[in-house]
Order: sequence, then structure tokens, then C-alpha cells
Amino acid sequence: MAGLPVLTAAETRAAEAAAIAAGTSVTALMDRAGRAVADLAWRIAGAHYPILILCGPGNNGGDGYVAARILGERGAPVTVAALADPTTDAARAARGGWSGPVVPLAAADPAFLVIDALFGTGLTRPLSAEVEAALAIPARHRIAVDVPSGVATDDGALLGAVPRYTATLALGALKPAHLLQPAAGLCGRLFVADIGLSASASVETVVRPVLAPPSPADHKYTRGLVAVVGGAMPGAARLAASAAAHAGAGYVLLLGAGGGGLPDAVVTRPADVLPEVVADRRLGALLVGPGLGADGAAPLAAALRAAAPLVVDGDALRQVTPEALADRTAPTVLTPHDGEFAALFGALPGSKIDRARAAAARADAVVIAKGADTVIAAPDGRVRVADGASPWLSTAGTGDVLAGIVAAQLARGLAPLAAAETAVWLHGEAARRAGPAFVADALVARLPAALGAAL
Ligand SMILES: NC(=O)C1=CN([C@@H]2O[C@H](COP(=O)(O)OP(=O)(O)OC[C@H]3O[C@@H](n4cnc5c(N)ncnc54)[C@H](OP(=O)(O)O)[C@@H]3O)[C@@H](O)[C@H]2O)[C@@H](O)CC1
Ligand SMILES: [K+]
Repeated sequence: MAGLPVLTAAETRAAEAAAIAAGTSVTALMDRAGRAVADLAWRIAGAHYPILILCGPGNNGGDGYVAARILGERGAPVTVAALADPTTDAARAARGGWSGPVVPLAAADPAFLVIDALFGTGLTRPLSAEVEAALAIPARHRIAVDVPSGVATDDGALLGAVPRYTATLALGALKPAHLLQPAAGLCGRLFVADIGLSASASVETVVRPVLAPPSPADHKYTRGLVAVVGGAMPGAARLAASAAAHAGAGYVLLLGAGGGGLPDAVVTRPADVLPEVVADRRLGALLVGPGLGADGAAPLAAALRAAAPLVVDGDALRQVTPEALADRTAPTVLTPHDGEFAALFGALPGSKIDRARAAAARADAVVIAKGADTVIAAPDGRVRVADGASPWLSTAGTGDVLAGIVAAQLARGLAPLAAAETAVWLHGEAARRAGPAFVADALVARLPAALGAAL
């Protein structure tokens, strides 16, 4: 199943221009946008609770005037406060359709619902104190039109004090700011209004995969042999191995990290059999990095020679170079958090999406840039962004679990980007099922149920 497209401000403008070239007017697009805003506001506030609509000078403000007209026609108590007069033809026309009063921003009173139509994709500079004060007007609920005013559409940075919203209504398509931190954390529930834009996007959201159960012809090797390289901290490798076993792998081998807490089904062998395992044609995927320690040069060098798909995680990411990774001929998936990403690729420019994409091209690997806003990038430029990750995932061992799940998906034959996307979804679903304050081991225990939800 394809994810939702994610468009930058420029891509959105291009989609808008294409729609206009195909015969739709800006006014028609704005009317659809304003109607969608009004419908959402109506569901929250209905006809009896005061609604304050903050309108900016551009087309985001235009959407606000359209919503004001429609809500007013339905009998809702609407007040409009404007930063300045409209500056675009479409916004002027929308302003003309609103017959109620328009007060200056500074004169706006608190309301049950504030609709923020100050700035959308056209934000070009930091917010003024006047705008920040208006955004901070007390309200029970806030809806952001397209994006919260003050967030940078393309990278999710904050250009001022932005409040927390009940909901954000993305117009036409999601934007990076809806998914990337810190903006994503302020958007509240995300809705996408279909206003008739069509665009193919190289960036999509991660969605629930559609997995197939094993066929009668399958056996443990076709289900996938995963080998996990242990190291200085064997617990991390055990966790990863256990995750691989619970995420559908047919056979899991753990090298040099035996000990308690493992399912008996996971086969443990001494570390020095790694060259033999790497040469085994039945190997489906190799994982190196969890708990490897700072002294992992020898096993890492052996792992890089694997003809099977390789997952590089944790400590290994600090001991490898993008060039060594790019030299591999079999698929490689990297799972860095921010610190490991910086250690491996240095400070790259642009949004997290831009950085992950550049890193993937440089290392010729799929990069899973982890965090509250996990971004998956492939060397060919395709990107998948996960939304709504459990905040409780920020605990020790969850990265080891993810690496094990990725290895299991590669071992059963998924292409690297699909393996990464499937793994990130399963990891997120297991976390959702685990509830609050789980330990990483509990995440592993939820993996079969998460997998079941994708069959
Ligand atoms: N794409 C689509 O298909 C559709 C898009 N639609 C809607 O249009 C929105 C984009 O509209 P937009 O391009 O007019 O920009 P918008 O966000 O209203 O802001 C521009 C204005 O704000 C000003 N300004 C900027 N920053 C500022 C600051 N910090 N402080 C003060 N002022 C600031 C800026 O001034 P300037 O930089 O020019 O001096 C300019 O006047 C989009 O998000 C969606 O809601 C729908 O209507 C229909 C279909
Ligand atoms: K807005």
C-alpha cells in the first residue's frame, strides 16, 4: 500500500500550478480549502461555541476568510482578526465574501476555538511579537490551516513561539513540517484535505505493510537465516537476535553472545565462526553493531564482506566509513540515531529528509535515520517518513530491537527499502501495543501480534 505523499512548499506550488493549468482556478482551490477548514471547525465547535479566525495577508488568510463565511452561514459565532489587508487576488476575493467585522489582531479576544490562518507555506521570516501574542490567545482548541504559523514548511524548524494545536489540516498533501520535529510535535491530529491537487512524490509516509504468511513450501531457510554478530555488550545482540526471531525469521544464529534470556530456538555459536557464516550461501541477512563495543574492527571488516544483505547498527556505525559501505555489492541498511548519523556522515545541510537522502546516496545504502521522526531514505532518492511514533520508544534497547526486525525482513527477501519500512512499522506497532513505560524486551514480546496486524 502506498503511503501519503509529502510535498515541500515548492512542490505544492508546482502541483497548484498544474491544477490551475488544467483548468481549476485559485479561487476554486481556496474555496475547497476553506470549506474543509469550516467542516473540521464545525465538528469541534458546532454552532454554539465562539470561534476566532486569525487571518494573514496571503492565501492562508484567504482560506480563513472562506471558512469564516461558511461557518457564519451555518450560524456559528465567528470573529475574524487580521494581521493586514489581503495582498493576493484570491485572498481579496475571499475577504470580500465575509460580511462580518474584521478586528486588528491586538483586539482579538479568547475563544473556544482559534483557527490559525495567518501563514502557511508562504512563511518567509521569523514571527513578530504581535503574531506570537495572537497565536497565544487562550483557547480550548486550536486548528492550524495547512501548517501551524511559525513552522518552516520544508524542515519543521520553528521561526517563533508556536503553540500546541488540537489538529492541523494539511491542504492538498502533507508537508515535511507535519512529520519532522520539532514542528510535528505541535500539530496535534493530522488531517489532509483533498482539494484536487495531484502530484507524485518521492517522499511518502510509512504505512502498514501487507505481509504474507509462510507458504506450505517454506522452510526455515526460505523464511530467512539471520546471523547477529555479538560483542562487548552481549545483551544488546541477544535483544536483536530475539527480535529477529519474533519478527518472522526462520532461523537465527547469534555469534559470541550466548547467555540468559534467549529463546532456545536462537542458536548460539562462538564469535570466531563469523567468516564461515559470512561465506554460507544460506545466510539471509547479517546484523553487526548492537553491543559491538569500540573495538569491533575485525568482525566489522568480516561483516562488510558478506554477500548477504547487511544491517549496520550501533557501535559499528562509528567504526565504518561511507566509502567502505558504498563498496559493498549486496544491499546494506544503516540504522543511525542522530549521534551515530553525525559521526558517520558529519554535519549535512538541509532538513532531516535532505540529510538522510544525501547519506543514503553517499553510502549507497538504505538509511533509517531514527528518532521521534524516523526518516528512511534509499540511494535512489525515495524517502519514507514515519509519523506518530510512541514517545516511550526513547528507552534503552529499542534500537537493537529495530535492527533485529530489519534483518529479519531482509532475510525473508524483501528489498532493502521495503524491509526498512516494514520494520519501522512493526517496531512502531509493537510499541503502540506495549503501552507506556515498556522495556525493550516487552517490545520483542509484542512483535508477533504486530506482525499479525499486517497479515
Ligand atoms: N497550494 C495550494 O494549492 C493552495 C494553497 N492555499 C493556501 O495558500 C497558502 C500559501 O499562500 P501564500 O503563498 O500566499 O503564503 P502565506 O502562507 O499565506 O503567507 C504569505 C504572506 O505572509 C507574509 N509573511 C510571510 N512570513 C511572514 C512573517 N513572519 N510575518 C509577517 N508576514 C509574513 C508574506 O509577506 P511577504 O513575505 O510577501 O512580504 C505574504 O504576504 C497555503 O499554505 C494554503 O493555506 C489554498 O488557498 C488553496 C490552494
Ligand atoms: K496557518
